Amino acid sequence: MMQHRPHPIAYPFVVAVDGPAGSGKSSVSKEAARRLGWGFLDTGAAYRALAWHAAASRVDTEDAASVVASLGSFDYRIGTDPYGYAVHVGGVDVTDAIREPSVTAIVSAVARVPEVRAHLIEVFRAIIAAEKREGIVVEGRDITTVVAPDAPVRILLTASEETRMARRSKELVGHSAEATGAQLQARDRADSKVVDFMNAAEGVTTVDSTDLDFDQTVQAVLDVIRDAQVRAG
Ligand SMILES: Nc1ncnc2c1ncn2[C@@H]1O[C@H](COP(=O)(O)OP(=O)(O)OP(=O)(O)O)[C@@H](O)[C@H]1O
Ligand SMILES: Nc1ccn([C@@H]2O[C@H](COP(=O)(O)O)[C@@H](O)[C@H]2O)c(=O)n1
Repeated sequence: MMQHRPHPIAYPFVVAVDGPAGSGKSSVSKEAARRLGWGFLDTGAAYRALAWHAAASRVDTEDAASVVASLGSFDYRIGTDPYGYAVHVGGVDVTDAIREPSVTAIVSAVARVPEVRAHLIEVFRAIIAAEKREGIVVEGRDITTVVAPDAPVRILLTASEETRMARRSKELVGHSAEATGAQLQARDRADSKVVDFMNAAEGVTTVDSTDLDFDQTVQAVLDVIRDAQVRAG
């Protein structure tokens, strides 16, 4: 009789990218994925979408138990096509809404709840495992250390606080540079109580974009990936 062996699960080549707010994780990772023809996963979008969902459901986001309860009705969808980035909650397109400063202001409170993190980490791992392209670039705060600590490429993308504040305030037209900078600092302070994304963990390569333009930063990330692929044969 023929023996049936289980098929090994074929995981994509995972590039894990972490870093502080405004360091370029999302824009640089998306562009790197486009150039490689790989998938792209923005994990911060899930925390933002949950914060949006909780606020839309009139949940007090400072109350951890209420936030955990809101996970029950959190129908979250995100694709990994770097050309078709869109975020949906319960069929509503929230791609732009989750970038509003009102959501940014409450997202850290939602992200610090352990049950929320445990739930979303499983969601991220399932999305990564389901990726059909050869590789996927996954960005966030704890990808190199918690979500995918075994990824063959792990990068800490950073830039000076001054540079990150300037880049973010250029993006947010109609908001004062002071308020935008203060929000970025406050968020990093709150988030770094939960995860260390300021210091590279062992085996993680730092890419500092303070003195690099956007294209040079994408190239620096692609160079780290190519070196790892060469080493892996
Ligand atoms: N090397 C660079 N030179 C100039 N601008 C850059 C560079 N890298 C990123 N940017 C710009 O900086 C801004 C912030 O980048 P992005 O939104 O990708 O950061 P992020 O790390 O994902 O931020 P957050 O964690 O707050 O979502 C964007 O406008 C992006 O185009
Ligand atoms: N892996 C992650 C990613 C994000 N967060 C939290 O979500 C917030 C929004 O992230 P952005 O990258 O979209 O700015 C961020 O401030 C963290 O609170 C996280 O905890 N872990």
